[in-house]
Amino acid sequence: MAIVLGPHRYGKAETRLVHVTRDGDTHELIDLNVSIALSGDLTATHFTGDNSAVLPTDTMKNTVYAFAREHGVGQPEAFALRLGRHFVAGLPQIVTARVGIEAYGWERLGPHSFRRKGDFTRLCTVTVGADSAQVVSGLKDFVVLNTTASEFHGFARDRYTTLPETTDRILATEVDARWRHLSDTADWGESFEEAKDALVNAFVNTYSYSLQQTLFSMGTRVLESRPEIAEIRLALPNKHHYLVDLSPFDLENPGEVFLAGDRPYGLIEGTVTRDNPAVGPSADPEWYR
Ligand SMILES: O=c1[nH]c(=O)c2[nH]c(=O)[nH]c2[nH]1
Repeated sequence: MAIVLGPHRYGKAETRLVHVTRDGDTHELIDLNVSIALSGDLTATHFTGDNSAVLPTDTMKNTVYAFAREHGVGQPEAFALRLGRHFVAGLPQIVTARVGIEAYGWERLGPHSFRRKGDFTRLCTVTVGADSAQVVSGLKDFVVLNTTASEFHGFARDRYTTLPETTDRILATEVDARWRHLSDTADWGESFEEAKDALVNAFVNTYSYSLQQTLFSMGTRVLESRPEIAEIRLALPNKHHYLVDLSPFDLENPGEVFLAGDRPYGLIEGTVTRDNPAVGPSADPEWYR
């Protein structure tokens, strides 16, 4: 039986780039984590160690820093597209460049002073081919909670089911959302802010009978309000909050005192898409990772 090389790619992961714009006394700060993965005709190095087609990953790291200086950084999607196109255009052996960026927020404290924001991480993944580019934007680490307006009952049961039905519970999750754009041009900053607002709006305003229902509502709200977005994938861990039994202390607990569970947790995942063939399936089935 022959042994063959399966799918493969290589690149520099997690290049940390901090960029300061010094136009006058008020500085701007951008803080990114850039991961590059190239794929194409890379068999020789795997079979024989012939590295003639292998641009060093060290060079990729250098390119991130040099591009930041030569062209500035701007929106993460635009920076990722510039990098991806550079590698595909410049290296005949490379067919696809995938550039993933995590962007960390900093809140201004003064003209040259900032405080790191920890409420979410902005994401993008750009996949550049010879004459196409797919742009996925998103966010993760975004924790939201409703103290009421959440019920869970009427669920299927078997002999192992013990969960009590509830008509009032805390609903909390840590949103991981990735949305695929229809085109590789957009106002990336505005699109991100509006998509995030749509997610928040739906979470706040949906009276929920399941986290699954909330997921669909969040995805729907994004697609309804943002025509430039083709589809969205959401991963929503159910951050369970358990009402503490205070009866041993002769105390009632009318939904005031909770234990915040850590693990295990329910994990609700789903894609919300447009029922429109023109939108097409995702060119890269791995786009949400
Ligand atoms: O919103 C929920 N969906 C579930 O599928 C589920 N399962 C569970 O135990 N609690 C919940 N809550």
